[in-house]
Amino acid sequence: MFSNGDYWVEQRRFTLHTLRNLGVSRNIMERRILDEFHMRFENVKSDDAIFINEVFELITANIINRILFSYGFDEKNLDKFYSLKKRMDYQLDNANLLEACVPEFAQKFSYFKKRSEKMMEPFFDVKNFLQDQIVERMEEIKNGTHEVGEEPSDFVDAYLMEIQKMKDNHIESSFSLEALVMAVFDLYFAGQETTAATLAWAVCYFLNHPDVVERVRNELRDVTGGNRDLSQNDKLKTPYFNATIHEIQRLANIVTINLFRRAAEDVEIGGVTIRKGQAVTAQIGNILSDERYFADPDKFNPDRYLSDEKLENQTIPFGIGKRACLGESLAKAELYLIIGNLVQRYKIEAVDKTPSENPLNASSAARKPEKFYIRLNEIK
Ligand code: HEM
Repeated sequence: MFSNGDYWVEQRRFTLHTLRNLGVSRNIMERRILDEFHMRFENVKSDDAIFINEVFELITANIINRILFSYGFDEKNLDKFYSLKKRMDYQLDNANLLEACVPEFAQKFSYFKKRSEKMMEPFFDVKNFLQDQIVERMEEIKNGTHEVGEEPSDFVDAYLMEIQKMKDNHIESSFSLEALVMAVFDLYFAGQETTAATLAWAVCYFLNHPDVVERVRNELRDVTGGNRDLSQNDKLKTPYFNATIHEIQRLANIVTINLFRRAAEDVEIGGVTIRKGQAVTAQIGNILSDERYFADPDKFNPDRYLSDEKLENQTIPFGIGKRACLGESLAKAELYLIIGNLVQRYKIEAVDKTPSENPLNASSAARKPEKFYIRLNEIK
């Protein structure tokens, strides 16, 4: 996420290629997402109060962790997962534009130094947790308790094979143990909260707009007959649901501060000169709420996409271009399958009160909804 140049090119190419080989954007991943969905909701009773933010966090963490390490979190290691999650939340909730705008000379001031050290602590906790697992995997390979076949079963195996291949062929490359830890960190960190927060926003908007839920449910049940899972193969037959997902992502606008880039050369954009080496970012949030394209931008209105086909291309929650989100196809599959199957299968009710459509903390790095509980009633 924070690398540049040749290192970034080589690492990004390898990661995209490996995710594709591991089944992202194919049926294998759809099955995994649906298994995870069923595991969390199958045994839910109609009077259970479900802490939905936490359930989505666990689902998305398990999906990405299975891609990385071939295992999901269960009773044995849930405590570890939640304690790390709390640390990551601290970082996401407290990091804001201030971190990026402190000039170099001021970074030495005690206030900013302490603030930055505290902000970085969770990063090292998560990094150490992932590194320990990679070291454990290497020991297992060495002592024969873990076998790497010709087809690697997860990202870590694929990466370790690449390191070995480069070594055997005396090729100089950016593949190393340290780079593996960072690649795993990026996928683990970027792949969880983003999708979990979007899923929670989806349920929040649904509770505030029952008319939309009803229309989505009718469309989906017409397609599936209400007796099978919704599949990504159904996408062409679900225009209103597709529009609803665009609207959820547009209004949720979860990446408030896009990742910063360094200008490779002097350039003039819109009359402003950006010098080589300067940091630049595009505020996706401003684009997603631009009144010139989205009339009444604060209103949740999926119909806007049905009346104007161009709007879909204007909606860029994953960024755009060479550095666009690397997990876009995985995230889109998760949103379509989890939201769609939840709505077509269950009536959703808020426990106590309907959650607010305003974010928990408007200035934090990830724009999240408040925490809330729901009840699910299976539609027979
Ligand atoms: C709804 C879910 C998601 C949203 C809204 C989202 C959004 C974004 C955005 C806006 C960026 C920055 C793009 C830019 O700089 O132009 C980004 C980068 C990235 N995302 Fe996502 N993301 C999501 C899910 C995921 C998932 C599931 C993964 C992991 C599989 C992931 C991995 C990454 C990585 C590794 C980068 C850095 C790419 C690079 O620097 O080359 N994201 N994401």
